[in-house]
Amino acid sequence: MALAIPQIGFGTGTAWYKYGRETEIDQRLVDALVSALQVGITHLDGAECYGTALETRDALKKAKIPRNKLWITEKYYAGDSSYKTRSKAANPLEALKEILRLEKLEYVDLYLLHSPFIKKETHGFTVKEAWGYLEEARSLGLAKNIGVSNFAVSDLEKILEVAKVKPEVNQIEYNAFLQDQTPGIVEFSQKNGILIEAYSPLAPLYKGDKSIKEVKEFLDYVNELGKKYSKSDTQVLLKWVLQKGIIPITTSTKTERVKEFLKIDDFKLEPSEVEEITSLGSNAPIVRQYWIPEYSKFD
Ligand SMILES: NC(=O)C1=CN([C@@H]2O[C@H](COP(=O)(O)OP(=O)(O)OC[C@H]3O[C@@H](n4cnc5c(N)ncnc54)[C@H](OP(=O)(O)O)[C@@H]3O)[C@@H](O)[C@H]2O)C=CC1
Ligand SMILES: O=C1Nc2ccccc2C1=O
Repeated sequence: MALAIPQIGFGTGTAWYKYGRETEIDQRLVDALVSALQVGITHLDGAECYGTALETRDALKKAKIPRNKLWITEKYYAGDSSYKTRSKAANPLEALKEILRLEKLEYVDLYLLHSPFIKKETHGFTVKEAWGYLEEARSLGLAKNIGVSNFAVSDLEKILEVAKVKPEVNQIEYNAFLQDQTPGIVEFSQKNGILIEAYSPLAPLYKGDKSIKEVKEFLDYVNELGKKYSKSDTQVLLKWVLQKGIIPITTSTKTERVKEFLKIDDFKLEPSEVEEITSLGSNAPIVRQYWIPEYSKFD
């Protein structure tokens, strides 16, 4: 059955990231979340390592949206390829219990392993065993759905070997200037019925170097489509992601921009336009902002 994930996720990472300062409440984030929820956002993307659980708790309390109208994603902080930093919790199930306690929630809609960098020597369990903890969280009703993030094909293959419940989602860095975080990951995930979520979907707008001919050609084309449909560049790029069968996870400090995110149901790009964005985007230099030590070897 297809997942009923609301089509635009609002992230509490990146601009809002405050790991290490969890006890100080960032009122700007609480206000931004409340405004986003009030203008129609129903999908929040959080993670243990963002340190933003208390802001999420306060915003949910203030916005008073019925729980069954919301989609809340959280992630277990597995760490990076240095294996030097990770969740303080004993395992992903315990980490989720703590997130739920902090956010005053009974369950999350989606719980992800934030990365595949998990090994027995450092974590006390393998990545396959980590998946077992997510399956347990699901059977306890603490996570309605389970998935992964930043997983490459070989990481997914390990999970698929042992999974009683398959990952529903692989959340990866994805935009027109980075169409495969790791080789073949989008096609492999989609072929295996694993929904891709795209974080940093708008990177071409704020990271594209306009002095480069291919970037300018790309941005000019996006802008031309925007004029055709009376939409902003942001709306055109989010629509392109959605028409690729991918769920965009974005964020903003500005309510006006959040309203824009939500007004993309009233137009549709032609298949040839989707193709042209794909093609012009792949001519531009790769823009990769996250997991660089791990994955920049593919650029
Ligand atoms: N699983 C993972 O490893 C990762 C997950 N994530 C998740 O994804 C979420 C979104 O990631 P993020 O990279 O921020 O997503 P986006 O690429 O959508 O970037 C959002 C940012 O872009 C700015 N922006 C939007 N439109 C424009 C524009 N036209 N010109 C200039 N700037 C613009 C916004 O700024 P403004 O505030 O001014 O509107 C906002 O800060 C995170 O919060 C997190 O939840 C992110 C990274 C890694
Ligand atoms: O939002 C995020 N910001 C990050 C920075 C480094 C690694 C992961 C992330 C996120 O998930």
